Amino acid sequence: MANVVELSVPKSNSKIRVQTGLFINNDFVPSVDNIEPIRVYNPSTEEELCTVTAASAKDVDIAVAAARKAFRETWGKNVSGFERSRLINKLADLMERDKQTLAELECLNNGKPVKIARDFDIGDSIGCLRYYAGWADKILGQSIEIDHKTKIAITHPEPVGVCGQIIPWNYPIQMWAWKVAPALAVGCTIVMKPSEITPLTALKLSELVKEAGFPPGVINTIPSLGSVGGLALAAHRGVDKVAFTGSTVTGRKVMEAAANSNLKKVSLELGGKSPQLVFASADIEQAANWAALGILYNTGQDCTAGSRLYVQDNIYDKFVATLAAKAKELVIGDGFDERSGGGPVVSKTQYDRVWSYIESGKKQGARVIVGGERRTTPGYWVDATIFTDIRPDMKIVEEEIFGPVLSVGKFHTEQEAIDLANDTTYGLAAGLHSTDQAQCHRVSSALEAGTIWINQYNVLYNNVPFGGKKQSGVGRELGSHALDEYISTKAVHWNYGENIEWPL
Ligand SMILES: NC(=O)C1=CN([C@@H]2O[C@H](COP(=O)(O)OP(=O)(O)OC[C@H]3O[C@@H](n4cnc5c(N)ncnc54)[C@H](O)[C@@H]3O)[C@@H](O)[C@H]2O)C=CC1
Ligand code: BAL
Repeated sequence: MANVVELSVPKSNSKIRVQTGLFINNDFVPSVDNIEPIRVYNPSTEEELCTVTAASAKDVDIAVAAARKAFRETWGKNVSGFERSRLINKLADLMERDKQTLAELECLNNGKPVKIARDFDIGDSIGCLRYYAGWADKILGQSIEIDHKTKIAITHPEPVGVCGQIIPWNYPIQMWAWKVAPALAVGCTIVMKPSEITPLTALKLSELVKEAGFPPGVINTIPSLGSVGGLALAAHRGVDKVAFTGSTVTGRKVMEAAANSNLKKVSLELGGKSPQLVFASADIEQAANWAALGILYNTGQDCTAGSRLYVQDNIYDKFVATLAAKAKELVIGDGFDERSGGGPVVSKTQYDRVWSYIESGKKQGARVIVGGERRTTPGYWVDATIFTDIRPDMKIVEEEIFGPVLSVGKFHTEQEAIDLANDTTYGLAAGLHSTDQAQCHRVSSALEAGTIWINQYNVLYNNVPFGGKKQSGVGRELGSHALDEYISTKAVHWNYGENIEWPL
């Protein structure tokens, strides 16, 4: 019997019960190896919340075997699209029922405010499950005419098989939904490795998976260190596909492990250093709102964070003053306080990392116009920080920070803006603010990124594909495109009338 913890919810008398074992074959089980459990912290207080069982490489083998058995016997081609749809919808209903608890748990473990987790992350995740539930009975093959009298070819979009899914800590529930929903819709089975920093909501969701009625082994959850369980999944010969969200450095390792093992199918959603361009014709108030949202949402811990902002020189002073005032308005604070619009960064490691960038920005000569000062209270707090007077060679301009830290520069011509925006190894997202329609078309076409936002930023929809160019990723999530990542198309060539002479 694996362990259970009861976590107190601040500012209420309630407790959240979480099973902390590995979820394999619809049961919470201990590890077969006696490896050190994972310590889980509350980033708002720095206090340890609990420990959870850490999967070893042998546990990964067991979870993969469970997923394989389910794929062969109860899921995969053994279950209709209607039934997959029904179960995914049921899971969405259970998430809807439990969204307050899930949001409180996400807040405890990740730090993000309860209201943001509930109304955005979880609301969107429920929508994601329902969107793919809608697809489950509409995954169609083709019949391809070869010769009307003798031959036809038929394509079958088959589920690729057992999927290893490795997710990060910045959106623990939402990244879970983005991965799980399309995989289930097409009939794949799953071994999910949540981040070792934020495993609690994936474990809680596993309880809902069982309650929804998914057969054992369809979704297995194995908290583990990346270098142990993550690597073991990426390198596993029994895994047919690995889907990863996280840093570009780790994504490269995942691809290498896939290539060096069984050449499994790989999709990678990686980092970014996304630009936002503000042209002279932009609505300054609105552009400043979106720019602030772009860098401050989720305390900047967002792969699409608009962390480089370039403003046309003739509106620069006015725009920067407006943006600075707006950045100061956001309350970064206790996630159980309804006034908070952002929480702490997720861990001590991230705290040190973000502050090292802020210090490097100061040292390299950029000017801090907002924030840049540490708090003295416990918790991994980083307030909105805006740098101006930047140069392209500064670390804060070149590297992904993953915190609420914005670098602001200026441009004179449209081409200069495009060149600055594209001057990065990343290509995840970019934003532009302009009321000149021809300019919107020209610039969005020239920007090298998988997602372009015009007069908005950081809004995603479950029916619109999402993914990166350049070193920001491979493959697409969301929309119908995500289904392709979990499908292996089989072509059946059928001869019902052509005879051949032999030898040729
Ligand atoms: N694109 C995104 O959404 C994310 C980007 N990042 C970036 O990465 C930086 C570092 O954060 P980390 O937590 O270290 O990211 P990471 O990329 O190492 O972690 C993401 C996931 O990968 C797993 N992992 C780690 N090493 C692995 C390996 N060798 N094989 C397979 N899986 C492995 C982790 O356990 C976690 O589940 C952040 O500061 C940020 O810049 C981090 C999280 C999400
Ligand atoms: N906001 C898109 C998902 C991510 O940051 O990983």
